[in-house]
Amino acid sequence: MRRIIVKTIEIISSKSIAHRALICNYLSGGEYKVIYNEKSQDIDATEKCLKALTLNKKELYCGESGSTFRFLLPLLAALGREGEFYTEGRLPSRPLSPLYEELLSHGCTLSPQGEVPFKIKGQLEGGEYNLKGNVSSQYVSGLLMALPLLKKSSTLNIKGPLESEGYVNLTIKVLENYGIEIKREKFGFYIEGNQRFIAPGDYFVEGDWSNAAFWLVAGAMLEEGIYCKGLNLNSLQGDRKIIEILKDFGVEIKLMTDGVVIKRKSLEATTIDASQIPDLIPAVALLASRAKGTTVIKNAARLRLKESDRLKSISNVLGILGVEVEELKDGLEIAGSKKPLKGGEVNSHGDHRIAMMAAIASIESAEKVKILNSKAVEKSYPSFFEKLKELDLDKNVERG
Ligand SMILES: O=C(O)C1=C[C@@H](OP(=O)(O)O)[C@@H](O)[C@H](O)C1
Ligand SMILES: C=C(OP(=O)(O)O)C(=O)O
Repeated sequence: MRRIIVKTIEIISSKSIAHRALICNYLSGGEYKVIYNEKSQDIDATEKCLKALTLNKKELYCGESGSTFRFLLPLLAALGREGEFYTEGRLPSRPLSPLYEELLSHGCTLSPQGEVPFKIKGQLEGGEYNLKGNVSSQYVSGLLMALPLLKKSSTLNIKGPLESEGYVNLTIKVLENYGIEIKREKFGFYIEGNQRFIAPGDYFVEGDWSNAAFWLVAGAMLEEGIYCKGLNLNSLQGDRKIIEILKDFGVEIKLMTDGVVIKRKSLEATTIDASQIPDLIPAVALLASRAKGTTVIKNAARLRLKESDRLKSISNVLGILGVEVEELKDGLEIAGSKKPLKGGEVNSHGDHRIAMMAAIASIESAEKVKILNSKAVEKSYPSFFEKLKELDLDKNVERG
């Protein structure tokens, strides 16, 4: 009998945790290191901005990293430092309100929204902050990292349900690792002023569940399966939810101590609420296209505010590959099929997660998938295509 060997992949470190740990480490004096196993463009942006701050420079280059920009903006304000943020691609047009208004009303002067460079000056003051819970959790995370530095204590009131809450939990956890206490209240959060960041030593960043999702979906298409190693099964990363989603589709999953093994099974359509897991949707939409029945992805309006309008770009790319997708105002309807996908020429729309979705789709396509602007993957996963090759899954992909 032929022995089937499971393909193994070592998952890269979490981008979300790395951003937070780098910022906390900087605030603790930078004596220790943050240790991660791959430097993406976004992590590089945060590192370079923090380096610029230590050198007393005010020009901060964020590239297209929303996290870098939205975390460092309130931080500069809390430190009372003047800054000029340089943002690229879609980032200048991604929203900043209501964080913008909160910074203005608490002591800062800011450039008009969308302007590059985006200038900030003034000293942020403690007090009462209000944010809507459904625009970006990055505003909440940014303020939670900045407000403990202020003299006066603050409250952060969240209006309406908090979406992407897993990311805020992650922020609170990393802050706790660096000696900062955030109190959860019914209304939101209470943040004591005058707190000090204390590094726990060198900080090891665990594996990235958001990026792992692409390999997990690949595994669900392969008879021999994939072993994704380097994942914390008890992680606070909200995108660990991919495991539950795969199970809902009927995928066979084996939990290991340091990751999961995943194998092909016949898939059934399901309904997915995207409000807490926006970054999983490109991978999940592809999986849905392989399932029997129609999958509905709901509460996904925020996907329009990422590196691309992800509801449009997913529909466009999967549509070219022969999937019946309906783009809704705040979601997607995806009619699954067992038939192989068509090949064809698709565009990443400058979006790393769309490029990765298209590359994984090629595993199930009859003809080659040519991906234009495939280097978009460098935003979060520079070694993605090398890994695809190592796994021998690159036969049907052409990069453009
Ligand atoms: O805090 C973070 O690390 C992130 C929060 C999420 O953004 P939103 O809260 O804006 O959905 C997510 O999409 C982004 O990729 C990373
Ligand atoms: C949206 C993303 O990141 P950011 O908001 O940090 O640019 C992402 O990684 O998909």
